[in-house]
Amino acid sequence: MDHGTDEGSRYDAIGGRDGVESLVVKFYERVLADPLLAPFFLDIPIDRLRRMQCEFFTAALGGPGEYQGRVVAHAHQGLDIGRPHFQRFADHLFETLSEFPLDEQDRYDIINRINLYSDDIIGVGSDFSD
Ligand code: HEM
Repeated sequence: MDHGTDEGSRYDAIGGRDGVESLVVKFYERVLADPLLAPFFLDIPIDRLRRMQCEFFTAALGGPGEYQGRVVAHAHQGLDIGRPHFQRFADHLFETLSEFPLDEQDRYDIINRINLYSDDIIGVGSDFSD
């Protein structure tokens, strides 16, 4: 039996609480340095966002505690996020995950999980189809 790919071990592999915090910090450094994405975050208190993202990723990776933030669809409502923004965001996440001791399968699993939210995040205003 393979114990290496369940979600709790993914949380451990990333380095537990410290690992998730460092993932989120590094990830937002990339996102905020990207001219395509930075404008979305101009008026957003980043400390709070980082905190919510830590909770969210901890839960998504099988770590302890619960995500206490808003429903993801509500948090992104009206932001007019298009498919290219979402794709770029996921690319930055994938790149950031590459800095952690996860195997490639883990990285793809995490990205697949994040992609499940695409319909909740990509706004109705965008009609990119691919
Ligand atoms: C699957 C991908 C994504 C996930 C899982 C995600 C998750 C989250 C979470 C958990 C929050 C905090 C909610 C809260 O404050 O209660 C949040 C807020 C936010 N997200 Fe995302 N997000 C994603 C993609 C994006 C993208 C692509 C953009 C923009 C290009 C974006 C922009 C924002 C902004 C601006 C906020 C703050 C909204 C506010 O406080 O009013 N997100 N996101």
